[in-house]
Amino acid sequence: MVARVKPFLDVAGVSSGYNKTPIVQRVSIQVGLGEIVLIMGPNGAGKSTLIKAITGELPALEGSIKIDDVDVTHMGEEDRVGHGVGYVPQVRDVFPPLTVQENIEMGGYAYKGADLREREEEVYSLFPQLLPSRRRAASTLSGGERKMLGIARALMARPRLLILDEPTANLAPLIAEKVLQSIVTGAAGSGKAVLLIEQRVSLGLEVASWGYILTDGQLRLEGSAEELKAIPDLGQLFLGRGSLGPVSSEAL
Ligand SMILES: Nc1ncnc2c1ncn2[C@@H]1O[C@H](COP(=O)(O)OP(=O)(O)OP(=O)(O)O)[C@@H](O)[C@H]1O
Repeated sequence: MVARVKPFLDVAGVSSGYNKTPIVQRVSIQVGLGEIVLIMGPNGAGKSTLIKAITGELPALEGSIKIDDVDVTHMGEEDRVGHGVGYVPQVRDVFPPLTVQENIEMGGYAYKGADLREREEEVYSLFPQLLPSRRRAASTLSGGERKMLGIARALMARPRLLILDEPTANLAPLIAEKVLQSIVTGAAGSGKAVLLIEQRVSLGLEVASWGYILTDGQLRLEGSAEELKAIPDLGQLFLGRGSLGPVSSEAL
């Protein structure tokens, strides 16, 4: 059994949705510093909705969200950023007409001078493939480069919690692996808490230590990556083709 570390992000019994209609219902998840935690589930399960409740884009209709023991449930998005939340959305993660360098500077808009230069050096050393392209418009990058730029932008603020919504969507398998690896070295390796939605379950479970499965807005199963990998029909459950039934972590 994998030991969990003290939660840095603590989501307790949160319901959230659109126009006061709950899509996500009473979901509890935790992410500790240095952990990569995966959220899986079929299309429409509520994964993005849950993430939006954590970033503050959507209100929590019930339950609580704590970051580093601070209750942020009723804080706006900007204030949550101030508490260490970094977010890489699935789309609109970069400004396409701006150059790579301008995108990175925008991620560090709150910093100046030597501090800004130091942060830039840090993200370029993490994504050296962006350096030769720094004067090119983000719109001209490949899918993998663009996603790395999106992550680099978010890292400029040195978030302690990095939330990524399907960072490998539409990427070729080898590029997807590279993007996930950069998340491992750049984020979790430096002690951040990482919350990752990932469609490629087997790849995701290679980098994550813990996973949660959401179906129909509810948390159906959680366990260590090793435990989840050992479930023979996890792919079927994940794709929503199998009948899930009443599964709990005791079933693992
Ligand atoms: N802006 C919106 N207004 C109303 N309903 C929405 C909105 N966005 C999403 N939904 C609905 O909420 C439910 C959950 O959607 P969500 O995007 O959270 O699922 P998901 O698990 O992230 O799916 P996917 O893997 O396809 O991205 C879906 O039924 C979806 O149609």
